[in-house]
Amino acid sequence: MAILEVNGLRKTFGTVTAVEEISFGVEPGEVFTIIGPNGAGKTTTLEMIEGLQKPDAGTITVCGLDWRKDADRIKIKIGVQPQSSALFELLTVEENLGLFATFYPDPLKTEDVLRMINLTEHKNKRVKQLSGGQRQRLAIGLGMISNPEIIFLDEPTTGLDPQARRNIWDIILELKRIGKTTILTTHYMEEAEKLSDRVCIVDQGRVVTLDTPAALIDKLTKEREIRLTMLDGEEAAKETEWLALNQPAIARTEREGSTLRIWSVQPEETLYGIFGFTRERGYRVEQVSIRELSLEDVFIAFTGKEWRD
Ligand SMILES: Nc1ncnc2c1ncn2[C@@H]1O[C@H](COP(=O)(O)OP(=O)(O)OP(=O)(O)O)[C@@H](O)[C@H]1O
Repeated sequence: MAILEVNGLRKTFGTVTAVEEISFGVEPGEVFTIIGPNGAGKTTTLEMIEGLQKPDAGTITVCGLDWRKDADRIKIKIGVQPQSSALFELLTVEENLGLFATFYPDPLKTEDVLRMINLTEHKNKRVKQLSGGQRQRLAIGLGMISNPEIIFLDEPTTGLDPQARRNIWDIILELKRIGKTTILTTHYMEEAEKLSDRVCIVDQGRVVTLDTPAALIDKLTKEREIRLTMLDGEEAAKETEWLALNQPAIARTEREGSTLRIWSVQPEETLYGIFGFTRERGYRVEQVSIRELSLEDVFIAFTGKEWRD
């Protein structure tokens, strides 16, 4: 059974329709990522699920509960990473966690959260002495101190350097390992692809597609681009192109000098065929690569927009 179910959500602000029609279900233990262009309606959707905005239409069920009847019970089932501006600058890391813990009936132990967010050795530092990545880890810790079943992380890695981002990924993986459900938004594609069980692409207030990263890429096309550079020059590339064009799995080819690009729906088979041919002819291949498609290609195909990195 879904731990979170959203059906027909809609929200307008005056003449602006922020969310037109959004529906999805999230399974327990999933990392579920919502991505979309600027203004797609992600924040509004999250805020409605978190109980911060009231939908104009639609239903939200969190752990089988409805905001309109069970608000107090939902509040202890969900954890929201606060903006880092909500941290108490003059309190230490441990004191911030301890303070937030007093808001909830059955919080996690502060030392367990410190370990999960990898701040045990900095627990006595005041917030104002922390680096950007450490502050962000503390904010996530505050979101999980209530021991929620679902945790919402809204762009937790924005503005962080690659190492600090990876530290946050470790926390998300740890949350998954202990069975928590994470709802994530990010503007780093690589992050969405690496961490998510499923990705929901939202555009203009609607879900445009929703699946595992691998299935989204497969849905797009099974074609992969093979790039070959021949050491024996243009003639060798021309002959190889001619061979490729006669194979069934090839969609198209392009050649520039001694570099050949081949789009195949069976890239491995195509490579066997090509290498058989080049070996027979004694042609030497200088470089070969297969370009894997990424979530970024999916994003562009579904939204028609460039990623905003
Ligand atoms: N309180 C508000 N009053 C008026 N318009 C709003 C309000 N909140 C959001 N909007 C508008 O609704 C649309 C969706 O905004 P939302 O912030 O949900 O998108 P988003 O996908 O989170 O965008 P971003 O990636 O830029 O954060 C935008 O056009 C935005 O300007």
